[in-house]
Amino acid sequence: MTASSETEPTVARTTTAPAVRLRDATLSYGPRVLWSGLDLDVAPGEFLAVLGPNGSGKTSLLRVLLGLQQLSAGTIEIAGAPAQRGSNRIGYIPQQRALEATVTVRGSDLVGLGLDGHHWGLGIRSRRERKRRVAAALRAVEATEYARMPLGLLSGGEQQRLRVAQALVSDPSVLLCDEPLLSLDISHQRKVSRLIANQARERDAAVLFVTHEINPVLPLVDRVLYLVGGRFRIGSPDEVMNSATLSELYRTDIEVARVGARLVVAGADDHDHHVQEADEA
Ligand SMILES: Nc1ncnc2c1ncn2[C@@H]1O[C@H](COP(=O)(O)OP(=O)(O)OP(=O)(O)O)[C@@H](O)[C@H]1O
Repeated sequence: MTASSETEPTVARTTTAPAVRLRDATLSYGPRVLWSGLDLDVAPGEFLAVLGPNGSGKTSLLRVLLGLQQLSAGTIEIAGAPAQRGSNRIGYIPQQRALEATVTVRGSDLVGLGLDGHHWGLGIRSRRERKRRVAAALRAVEATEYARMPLGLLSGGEQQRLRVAQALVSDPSVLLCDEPLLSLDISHQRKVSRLIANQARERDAAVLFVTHEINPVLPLVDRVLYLVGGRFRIGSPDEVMNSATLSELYRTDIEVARVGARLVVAGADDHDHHVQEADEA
């Protein structure tokens, strides 16, 4: 499988150095090439949606950015430096996993872990600042009320809001989100989407947002990276989310229509999930 030869190195939105830069990047597992020849710059303040069917390598891309997975070829830089594990510049909302009911860690402690690795010092002022930041992050996701409860007793959506708070508490300059809206009700989908977008718009973070459902975030998206079967396209939502481009990527007929502010995509079995909850934007 090969990457699309039509994909150009992408141009950063501003003249600032990119927050994330991949050059001629390839990721393979044994003989299986997930993607290759990937050139991507994500600028500070940019919101990039990463789309594609199951197994196309979206989560693997985030793992490369987190320094958890080595590229098979090519280079990667985060703010001009190689990707490395445990970077406190990066906030990460992992794909949701249900926690055992026996997990006794409290929500506020989970959010506080997002500050580990930051040099606060040991004094009382540092402890106060840490507490203040955790409290603010908990308020932002409306989790204050249940922050002292054991995680295992919380609902999936409540746990997810705490993961979002943990990713945001350190004010990251790169925010990696792996299907962060899963299991959130519509009202919290909107609030969490807005918090993530604010981290880009107001704090100049580069956001990479993996999702199967673009409609809830469509108004927030600057560009789309669409991965299918080793091929990919990068561009504005209009450039990528159209019948010609998706038909070429999927190598079968795909129809994309705009219905009001929503995108409706039809034609590939594995594709229909992109339009679920289409009225939630
Ligand atoms: N360490 C590994 N060794 C071998 N294969 C792997 C490894 N990690 C992931 N894979 C495979 O690579 C493929 C891409 O996985 P990845 O989780 O990146 O896909 P995805 O696009 O995020 O999928 P989904 O939409 O289902 O979450 C999968 O088929 C997966 O089984």
